[in-house]
Parts: sequence; C-alpha cells; structure tokens
Amino acid sequence: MLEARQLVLRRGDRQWNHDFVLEPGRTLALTGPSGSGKTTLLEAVGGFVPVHSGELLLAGTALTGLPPEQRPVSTLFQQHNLFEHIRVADNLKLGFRHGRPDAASWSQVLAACAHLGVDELLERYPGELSGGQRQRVALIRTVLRPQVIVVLDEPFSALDGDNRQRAGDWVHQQIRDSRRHLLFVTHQPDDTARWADEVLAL
Ligand SMILES: Nc1ncnc2c1ncn2[C@@H]1O[C@H](COP(=O)(O)OP(=O)(O)OP(=O)(O)O)[C@@H](O)[C@H]1O
Repeated sequence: MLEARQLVLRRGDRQWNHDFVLEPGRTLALTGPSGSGKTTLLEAVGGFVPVHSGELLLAGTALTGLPPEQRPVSTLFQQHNLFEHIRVADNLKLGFRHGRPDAASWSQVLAACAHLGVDELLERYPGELSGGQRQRVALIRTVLRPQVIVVLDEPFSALDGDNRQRAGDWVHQQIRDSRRHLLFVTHQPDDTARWADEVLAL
C-alpha cells in the first residue's frame, strides 16, 4: 500500500497538503488545471522535490528520506525520456539492471512492443520516430521496469483514438496484474473514467 500521510509540499509561496491511500494493483489519476501541482506531487514521490513535512509510506516504510535512485519508483516525465544516441531496442534495455533484461523480461518487452504497434521500430534511433511512437516506447520501458511504484506524467498526451485506448488498457492491466501502484496525470476526463480506480483532483 502507498500512503501519503499529512504530506506537505512547498514550492515558492505555494503549498499543497496531500493525504491518500493507494492499494497494490490500483491506479490513481491526478487531475486539475495547469499549475495546480500535479507534476510536483509526482516529483515528490520520485524524490526530486523535497517533502516539507509528513510522510510517504510504502507498505508502512517511509520513502521520504530516500534519494531518487534508492526509491522503488519508475518515472515517465513529460519530455526527455529517450536517449537520442542509442537505438530504440537499447533504450528499452536501459530500463533494466545493467541494461540487461533477463530472457523473460525481454520477451515481455517485445510482446508489449507488438501489442502497442512499435515492434517495427526497434532498430531505429529516437529521432526517427513520431511523437506518439516515442511516447509508446518510453511508456513500455517505464511500466515494465520492476519498481513497485510507477508514475506517469501525461503518458497519453501524444496518442489518440485506438492507440490511446490500447495503451491505457495495457498500462492499467499491467499494474493490476503485477499488483504495483500507478499514479498518472491526465487532462482528459475520459482517461480518468476508463483507467482510474481513484482520483485526486488538485
Ligand atoms: N522548479 C520550480 N521551482 C519553483 N516553482 C516551480 C517549479 N516547478 C514548478 N513550479 C511551480 O509550482 C506550481 C505547480 O507546478 P506543477 O508543474 O506541479 O503543476 P501541474 O499541475 O503539473 O501543471 P501542468 O498541468 O501545466 O503540467 C506552479 O505554480 C509552478 O509555477
């Protein structure tokens, strides 16, 4: 279970107070207007923004004092998620320890690439992909890493129609089946209705 207990975040003269509980396998959508603090909360979970007071707990253990590299958190930022100088396949491998996924993990990656329609792109460089293709590759890498908390900042913004539906369904099912925790930011009420088990409106 992931819990924010009297969590207080500050940026400049802005302050946010968060209290929520997210059970394993469940998805929390963060909604709200631009500047309302959605990214700030994701960054605090990842350890990139300091916590002013209160606690973030995973299964009762505080994450709050841990630096980002020691947190069990896999993050998809809004931008800059792929390394431009290496091929898509190598970008996907970088999600795993020493950049070397075991055979089972790699076949899971390949199955996800086929399912989300990016399996023909593995030998390309990121600069040779469309925005939507880049987003799907980065999404696969972020979600299939083993970390028990996944945070996604507007993960479907470059996708629409069938691609969006398929990607959202896939993420939701991955999180549910592996009993991890997902926080994602969206501006689309449809995304919340389809995939959120809980909603935090900021
Ligand atoms: N590095 C920073 N230093 C100081 N203030 C910041 C910093 N980053 C963001 N802010 C401010 O914190 C507030 C919340 O920003 P945040 O990015 O969390 O909002 P958001 O809800 O994710 O917005 P958007 O939907 O536009 O991405 C804003 O007022 C923003 O200007």
